[in-house]
Amino acid sequence: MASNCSLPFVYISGEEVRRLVGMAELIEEMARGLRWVSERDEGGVVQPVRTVVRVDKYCGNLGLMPAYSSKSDSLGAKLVTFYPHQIEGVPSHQAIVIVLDPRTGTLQAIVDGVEITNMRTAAASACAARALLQQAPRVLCIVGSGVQARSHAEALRIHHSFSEVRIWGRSAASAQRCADEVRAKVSLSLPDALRDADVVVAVTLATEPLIRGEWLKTGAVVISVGACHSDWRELDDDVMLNSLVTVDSCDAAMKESGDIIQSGAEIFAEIGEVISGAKPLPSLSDCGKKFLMFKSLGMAIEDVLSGTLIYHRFMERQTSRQPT
Ligand SMILES: NC(=O)C1=CN([C@@H]2O[C@H](COP(=O)(O)OP(=O)(O)OC[C@H]3O[C@@H](n4cnc5c(N)ncnc54)[C@H](O)[C@@H]3O)[C@@H](O)[C@H]2O)C=CC1
Ligand SMILES: O=C(O)C1=NCCCC1
Repeated sequence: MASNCSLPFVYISGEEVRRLVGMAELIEEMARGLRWVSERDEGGVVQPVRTVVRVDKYCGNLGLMPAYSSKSDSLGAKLVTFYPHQIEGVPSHQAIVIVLDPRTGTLQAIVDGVEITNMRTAAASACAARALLQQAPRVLCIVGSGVQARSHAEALRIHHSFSEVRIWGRSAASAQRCADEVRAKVSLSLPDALRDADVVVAVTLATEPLIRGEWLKTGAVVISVGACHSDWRELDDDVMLNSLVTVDSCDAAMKESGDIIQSGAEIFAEIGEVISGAKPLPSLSDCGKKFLMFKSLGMAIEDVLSGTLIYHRFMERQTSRQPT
C-alpha cells in the first residue's frame, strides 16, 4: 500500500491523481453527479450546502464539504481552504478529500484535493458547455490565468475543437505563461479578449464585476467559476440579467453566488436538469435573453465521486502489482 503500508488507509498524492484518472472520464463522472443532484431524492445524493468558516484575521476561508451518493455508493468529504489574497508561492486553494467505506464509515483514503478540485471543476464546466452550446463553438476566451484557467483549457477542448483560445489575465506576464502552457493566445485587453467569443470561462479571484455584458457576443455561453461568495462579483448586472442562468445547485447559488444574489437574476434550471432533459433549453429569442450561463459554485459530490473513483483505481493497481 504505497509508502504507508502500516496505515489502515492510503494516501494518494496529486501526481498519482493525475496518473489514475483522465479528464475525459471525469467529465462523464461529473455528468452523472450533476444529474443525480438534480433528481433530488431519486438521485440519492445527500450533501448539505458547504459550511464556510471565515478566517477573517488572515482573509481566509475554510470550506467543509461532505457528501454521500447511494447510486455510486460513495461517502466522503473535502476540506478546502481558499485565501484570495495570494502569497507568492502558496496556492490560493488547498484541499484534501477523504474517502470513507460507506458500509462501516472506516477511512479508506486521504487524497490530494488540489488536483481533484482543479480537474473536477473544469470537468463540470465542460459538461455544462456541452449541454448549453447550441452549435459548434469557434472561439474560447478564458478570463484569469491561474490553475483553473489551465484545467479549463484542457477540459473544454475535449469535446470541442476551438480555432482560437484566448487568455486574459490581470498580469500580462502570468497570462503569457499560462497561454504558453495551454497553447493559447494572450489578449492584453479584456474587451478584445471577449470580442466574438462563443464560450467565455471566468476563473478569477475578482470580488468586483469584471466582465461586462456590452463586451459579449449575443449567444455566448458564459461559464462563471469564480466569485463563490455572496459578497463577490465577477460579472456585471448586464451579463446576469440578460442570461438564461443555470447553476450546479440552486441551494448553493442562493447562498454563495454574489452575482446571482446581488443582481437578482432568476435561475432557469440546475445544469443536471438540462443534462437529463428534464428542463429543455428554450431558444434565446423565446426567453428574451442574450447569453447562456452556467454558474459553478462547486459541490462536495463532485469531490467524493472523483475521490472514490481514484481510490478504486489505486487499489486495483496495487492488487495487480502484488506477486502471485
Ligand atoms: N466553482 C468551483 O467549483 C470552484 C471555484 N474556484 C474559484 O475559481 C477561481 C479561480 O481559482 P484558481 O484558478 O484556483 O485560483 P488562482 O489563484 O490559481 O488564480 C486566480 C486568478 O485570478 C486572478 N485575479 C485575482 N484577483 C483578480 C481581480 N481582481 N481581477 C482579475 N483577476 C484577478 C489572478 O491573477 C489569477 O490569475 C477562484 O475564484 C476560485 O475560488 C476554485 C475551485 C473550485
Ligand atoms: O468547490 C470548491 O472546491 C470551491 N469552491 C468555491 C471556492 C473554493 C473552492
